[in-house]
Amino acid sequence: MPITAVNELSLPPAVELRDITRAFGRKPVLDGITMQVERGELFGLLGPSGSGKTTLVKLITGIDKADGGSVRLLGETMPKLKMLQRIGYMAQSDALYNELTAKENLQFFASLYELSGSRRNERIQAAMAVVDLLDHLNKPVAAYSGGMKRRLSLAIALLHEPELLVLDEPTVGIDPVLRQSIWRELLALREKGTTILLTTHVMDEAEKCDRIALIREGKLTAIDSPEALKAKSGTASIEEAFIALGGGGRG
Ligand SMILES: Nc1ncnc2c1ncn2[C@@H]1O[C@H](COP(=O)(O)OP(=O)(O)OP(=O)(O)O)[C@@H](O)[C@H]1O
Repeated sequence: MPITAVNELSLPPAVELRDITRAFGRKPVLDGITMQVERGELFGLLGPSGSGKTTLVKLITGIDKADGGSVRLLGETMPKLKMLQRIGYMAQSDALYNELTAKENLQFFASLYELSGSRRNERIQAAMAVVDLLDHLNKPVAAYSGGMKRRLSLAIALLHEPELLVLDEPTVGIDPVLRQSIWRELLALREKGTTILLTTHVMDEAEKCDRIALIREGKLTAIDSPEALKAKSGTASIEEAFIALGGGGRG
């Protein structure tokens, strides 16, 4: 397991959340979230629609600010602009320039990440190969389908080979064949030491994670490896474990 090897180097954890709270108006959306993601982990955040996953991911990446508590990434207190270069973030709604081509979008993000010259071109080719969009590099994004936009957003998150990838529902709207190949790539990145935090509704994706946090109504109900969660709840599947451990209905 990569966690042990990396812990030996005693690097600070990839993600440290302490008592995070967030409310919109009077409605508490996150309520006392404390958790840690170790370096090199593939970590899944699993919860029903509206449970607070996207809100938490936005706080982690510094897009939004918590009302209370602290977020530290790779040892740095967030939000911090310079962390942009060390994190790859794929939001649930695509942040793309529709009037530009995919290549121009990638070039724009490459400049934010301070990638230039031959390395920039190499990375654009490599990231677009992962999401199988090389043939569509010079197409305007306006002509992309919804699934293609998701794939381009993932390519942008991978572009600068970040230490930490934060992916909000990365495979929604992506066909099963490509989903499998994206998962192969995520597992390969994990093997290389990249830390990956993703949100998902898909139970078989949750099974592939080293650890999963179950979230319901803004609270963590359980956090452990898929095997341990099943053992703890005496269930045969993550879906059943999720329900048994207070996760409610559909994940
Ligand atoms: N900017 C906002 N203003 C008001 N309410 C918000 C805002 N952002 C999120 N919420 C509310 O916070 C709750 C959690 O939303 P969030 O998007 O974090 O859930 P989620 O678990 O990511 O759901 P899904 O899986 O459907 O994306 C929801 O009730 C949502 O309506």
